[in-house]
Order: sequence, then structure tokens, then C-alpha cells
Amino acid sequence: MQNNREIPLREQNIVLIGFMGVGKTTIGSHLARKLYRDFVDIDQEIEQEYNMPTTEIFKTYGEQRFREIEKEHILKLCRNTRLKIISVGGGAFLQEEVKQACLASSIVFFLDLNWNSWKDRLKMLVDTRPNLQNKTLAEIEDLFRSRQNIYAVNHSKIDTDQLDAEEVADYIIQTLNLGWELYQPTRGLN
Ligand SMILES: Nc1ncnc2c1ncn2[C@@H]1O[C@H](COP(=O)(O)OP(=O)(O)O)[C@@H](O)[C@H]1O
Ligand SMILES: O=C(O)C1=C[C@@H](OP(=O)(O)O)[C@@H](O)[C@H](O)C1
Ligand SMILES: [Mg+2]
Repeated sequence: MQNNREIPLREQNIVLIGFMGVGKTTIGSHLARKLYRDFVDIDQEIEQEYNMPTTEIFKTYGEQRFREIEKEHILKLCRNTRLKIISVGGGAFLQEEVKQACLASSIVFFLDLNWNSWKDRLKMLVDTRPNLQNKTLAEIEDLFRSRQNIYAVNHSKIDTDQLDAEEVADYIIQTLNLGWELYQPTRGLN
């Protein structure tokens, strides 16, 4: 496993985590464009591999199989790549090995959103998120709250409540620039 002490800070992958619908895919693609990096969305990779949407993969093969494929994709990226912007699904950090691999090899940003803001997005999410289907609002709130502890260990938490996706991406870039300059300054290198 690549360890983040072996990869220069400025070249480490950036991994976005957080609950379904907080904006990992949208913000990740803005971030990649703004930083001139490749964007990898793990759900999109899996959907391409299986040539079917996530909902169908869950129905046909089950969530357990989805988690195995998800783990394979993420571990491979952690081992073999740098300079990527990676959006992982909201359940990826349920797997301890995935969480540890990301934290060891990459800079992990937790996109936080409060429940009140999140629930306004439910309608537009439910058709494409199998883990939101056939649940009451109270059950979804329980899932939302119980998932928070898997995101609690991260390198930086971004409060996205008051920001649009582009603003979140800009804020992440400011945070990265501060960290990069502090820990691996470019001044005096040439
Ligand atoms: N900061 C934001 N403010 C408002 N809406 C957003 C924001 N980020 C994402 N969205 C919207 O929320 C929905 C879910 O975003 P998505 O990027 O698919 O989330 P995730 O990948 O975390 O599941 C999309 O319709 C997207 O346009
Ligand atoms: O949290 C989850 O269990 C899931 C989140 C989804 O990704 P997003 O977080 O991008 O919606 C996707 O991986 C799958 O539907 C399962
Ligand atoms: Mg997504």
C-alpha cells in the first residue's frame, strides 16, 4: 500500500467522502477541472464495468457484491495512482480496509451537510440510490445519523450547508493551498 509519507503532499490523491447526495460527484468534477487533474467517480466506474446502473447492480448481485467491487476499485487506486480526484460512494468507508487505505495514501475531505439541508435533496436522489429506497423519512434520518461516525476520521471537514458546488470546490482548493504551502512550501526550491 502506498503510504502518504512516500508520496509528496501535492501529488497525493484527493478523496471526497460523505453521505449520499452531499455532492461528492458534482464537487469532485469541479475540483478536477479546476486543478487540471483526472476525476474518478467509483460508482461510475462500477456502473461502466457492469454496464448497468447501481440500482440494477444491487438488485442483480446484492449490496455485498457491490461492496467487494467498490473495495477492489478503491484499493487499486490507493496503491497505484497519484494526482487523482476520487469520489467514493457514501457507504465505502463502512469497510475499514477502504477507510484505512484512503487515509494512508490520500488527502481525505469529508463533505458535511446538516440533516435539514440534506432532506430537501431526498426527492432527487431516491430513484438512483438503492439504500434510500423503500424507507420512511425516519429510517433515512437514522441511516444519515448512524453513518456520520464512518466519516468522522478525515483530513479536513468542509461544512457545505451555505455553499453551492462550485464554492465548495473553491474552498477545498484554498484549504489545499494552505496545507501544501505550510507543509511543502514551493519557496526556495529553485
Ligand atoms: N453544494 C451543493 N448545493 C446544492 N446542491 C448540490 C450541491 N452539491 C451537489 N448538489 C446537488 O445534489 C445532488 C446530488 O449530488 P451528487 O454530486 O450526486 O452527490 P453524491 O455524489 O455525494 O451522492 C445533485 O443533484 C447535485 O446537483
Ligand atoms: O451510501 C451508500 O450506501 C451508497 C452511496 C452511493 O453513492 P453516493 O454517495 O455518491 O450517492 C452508491 O455508492 C450506492 O448507491 C450506495
Ligand atoms: Mg456520487
